[in-house]
Amino acid sequence: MSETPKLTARNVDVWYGPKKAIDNVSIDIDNGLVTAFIGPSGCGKSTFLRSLNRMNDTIADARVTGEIKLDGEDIYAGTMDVVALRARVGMVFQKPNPFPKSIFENVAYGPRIHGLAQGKGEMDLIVEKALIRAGLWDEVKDRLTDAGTALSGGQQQRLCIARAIAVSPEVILMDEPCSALDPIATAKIEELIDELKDNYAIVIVTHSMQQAARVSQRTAFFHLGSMVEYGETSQVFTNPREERTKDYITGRYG
Ligand SMILES: Nc1ncnc2c1ncn2[C@@H]1O[C@H](COP(=O)(O)OP(=O)(O)OP(=O)(O)O)[C@@H](O)[C@H]1O
Repeated sequence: MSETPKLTARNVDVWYGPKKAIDNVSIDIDNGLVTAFIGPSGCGKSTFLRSLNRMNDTIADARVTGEIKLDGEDIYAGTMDVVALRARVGMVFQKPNPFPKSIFENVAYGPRIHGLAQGKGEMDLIVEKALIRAGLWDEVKDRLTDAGTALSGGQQQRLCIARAIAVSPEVILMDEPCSALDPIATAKIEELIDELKDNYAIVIVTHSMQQAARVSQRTAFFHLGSMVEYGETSQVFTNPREERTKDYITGRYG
């Protein structure tokens, strides 16, 4: 929709063995805003999200065709370094999944394997900055050596966001990041998404239309593997162009 989208997908199909889960999806995803993927269960939101940083590569019989570019570069090219790609296009999952390590080490792990810090001082700064950005620093600064898994669910999810941020990503993919959280923890993550959006392109899969309306500026509606409609969130929710979008928004199915 803008002149220089961060990510572009063209005619993307995703297959699981003989089953086509995504059918001919084309979309531009812009920097500096939140794009929500909505649609009924099984419509392919997560599958398409995972194709944006080649997470589907980890599923044995998954196959992606079509073209996906990050800053104009084909992410499925043979020359693409997938580890580097996943640092540039980070991911936060449905269930908070901290490593069985300390809070500090959860955040330091990525910068260490990517060689982003010269020494301890620099690593300390990277960890502190990521935890501040993820809105977790004040709660954990005096217990950085405690296990990440000892935090509450909401704190664990913010730790996972800090972990993604620590390697300076350009895009953050979030797959139902609040589905395991209570309303207070959810509100905190939504606030955080709003603060982070200025610096990243954020894509969020959500089951909650209210959440999509609250946090996103663009919304893509998926149904049976196709992207039925994509536009400004306010337009999609108040004046959908497609009948199928309208039916979903008004709760006729899903
Ligand atoms: N690893 C897999 N192997 C085979 N089929 C899969 C796999 N993952 C997903 N599918 C199928 O692909 C289709 C799309 O699933 P996907 O999880 O992407 O949908 P979704 O919209 O994210 O659903 P939900 O909202 O329930 O998470 C479904 O029919 C699902 O059964």
